[in-house]
Amino acid sequence: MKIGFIGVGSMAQAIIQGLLKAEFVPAQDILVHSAHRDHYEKYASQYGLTPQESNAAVAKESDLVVLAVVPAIAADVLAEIRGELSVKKTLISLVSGISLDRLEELTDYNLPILRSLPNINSEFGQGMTAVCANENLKGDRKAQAISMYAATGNVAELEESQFSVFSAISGSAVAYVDFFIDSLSRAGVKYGFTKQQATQIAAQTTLGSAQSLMASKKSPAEMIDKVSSPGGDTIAGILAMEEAGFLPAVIKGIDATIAKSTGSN
Ligand SMILES: NC(=O)C1=CN([C@@H]2O[C@H](COP(=O)(O)OP(=O)(O)OC[C@H]3O[C@@H](n4cnc5c(N)ncnc54)[C@H](OP(=O)(O)O)[C@@H]3O)[C@@H](O)[C@H]2O)C=CC1
Ligand SMILES: O=C(O)[C@@H]1CCC=N1
Repeated sequence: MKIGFIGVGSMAQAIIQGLLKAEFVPAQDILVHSAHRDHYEKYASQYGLTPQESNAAVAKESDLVVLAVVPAIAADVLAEIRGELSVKKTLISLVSGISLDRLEELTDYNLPILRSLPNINSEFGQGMTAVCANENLKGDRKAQAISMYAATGNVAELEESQFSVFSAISGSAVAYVDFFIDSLSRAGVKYGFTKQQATQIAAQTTLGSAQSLMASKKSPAEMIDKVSSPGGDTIAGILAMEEAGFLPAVIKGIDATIAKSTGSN
């Protein structure tokens, strides 16, 4: 099976690296093209991938055609590759905010299409990807397309109507969690840790907390209660964070993310 990537930016690279680590397909069966020849050729040669001269060539030579460009240019790129897409190929879009209806409108109504929303944790097999197939993608073909993402982490099949919220609390939230880790780390620096030490401590704590939460099957609130000793330090910190507007700040950030991805701001 050949997997072609149109665009080799942050998200495509994370998936490609995840696929290579999982040995999902041989490196040469991953085809790439992007805007800048020096970029995609260098990247392909670094990892043994197969560069292609054009977006249309990627579409022509691939079984799975992954559209990994920013939303603003997706329509132009689909116009370029439209002639090479057929019912024998699966188009996988990971472009935020572009619906299956719109993808069908920009291509052909009989094409098998998987709309997806991954996150960059795919690079280390820890991805969280939402997928939704159109009516033309079924059975083994659908399983094949989803298996690409399953090789790089968890997959959830969702209604399209859930995508913008999913994107905010997963795709974008990778950055928000890192923002939190960086905030903890800066607090450590304030009190004398080096940035490197503090970041290591904060990142390991975040990782451990997520793993413990999932392993225990408890709610986050229950975990907070376990850490908060009666009359202790943690509850004092939680209350101060709440006073400073921690929860409303997070919800406001998610609201803004959803508004941007749905074009409602
Ligand atoms: N970053 C993330 O965490 C996530 C991103 N996404 C989605 O992924 C998509 C890409 O985002 P991201 O990877 O962050 O963006 P980047 O800017 O990192 O990558 C965009 C890629 O598109 C390429 N490109 C630009 N113009 C063309 C063209 N005409 N033909 C072919 N390739 C072209 C660029 O080429 P070159 O490198 O040569 O300049 C680059 O490789 C977006 O639609 C976004 O919504 C979805 C979930 C998470
Ligand atoms: O910032 C963005 O637009 C993309 C979508 C989800 C994560 N990154």
